[in-house]
Amino acid sequence: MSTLGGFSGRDHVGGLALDSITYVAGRTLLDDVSVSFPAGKVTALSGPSGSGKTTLLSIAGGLLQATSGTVELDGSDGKLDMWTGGGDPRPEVAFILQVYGLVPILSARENVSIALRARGTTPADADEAAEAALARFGIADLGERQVEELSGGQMQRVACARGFVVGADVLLADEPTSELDEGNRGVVLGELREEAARGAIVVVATHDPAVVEACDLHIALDEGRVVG
Ligand SMILES: Nc1ncnc2c1ncn2[C@@H]1O[C@H](COP(=O)(O)OP(=O)(O)OP(=O)(O)O)[C@@H](O)[C@H]1O
Repeated sequence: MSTLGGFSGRDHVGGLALDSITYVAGRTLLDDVSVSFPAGKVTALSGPSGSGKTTLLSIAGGLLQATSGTVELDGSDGKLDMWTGGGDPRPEVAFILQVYGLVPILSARENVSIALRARGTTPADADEAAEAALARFGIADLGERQVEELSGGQMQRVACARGFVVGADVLLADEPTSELDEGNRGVVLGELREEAARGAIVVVATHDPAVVEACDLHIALDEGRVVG
């Protein structure tokens, strides 16, 4: 049984290693990128707009297949290739997407709950966990509201709750604080640190120097290459 969220079946994860990743879509968007994201740490992935952060996170989590290179999750029972062949992320991975990816006509609670229901949790347990996850981000009172009625910052916190509720081994967060005030940014950063403290691999793509400062490790991208 996993010591993490229970969706991996692994005793522990060591890290996520990307080796010689190149991604070509018309032009080269990532060029020979080798990085590793260790468990138990929050790693910031920074870089100007268009530098390749979202593309790299998508490849790291198995949403996109690299043109060449490998992505492996290191666990107690060996290495796991992150590309499953379908473009679906593995259940070990939770994403917080830059564009949120919420279902507008569902409630905030339902949007969080479906992340667990999709992994086999019963509806009642998933709803209970969803309410607790919304509370972590100070929006317990918005659980019944349809997402299309929420503000941008409130939607972003629902997206965070959906990413965090899974208790995944790997949490990949794309600009998770871009719409938030300082107080709520601090809440999200605290929760990211909590996820790392329980042994998860946590990666945060960000433009925000304050977010970079709050992370344990920092990788900088520019024009599809690692520059720092
Ligand atoms: N499917 C695609 N086909 C062609 N080009 C793409 C595709 N997806 C992204 N790009 C381009 O790849 C580059 C990197 O995009 P990406 O979204 O990874 O950058 P980013 O660093 O996350 O940017 P931002 O900070 O603005 O979100 C950009 O120039 C973008 O226009």
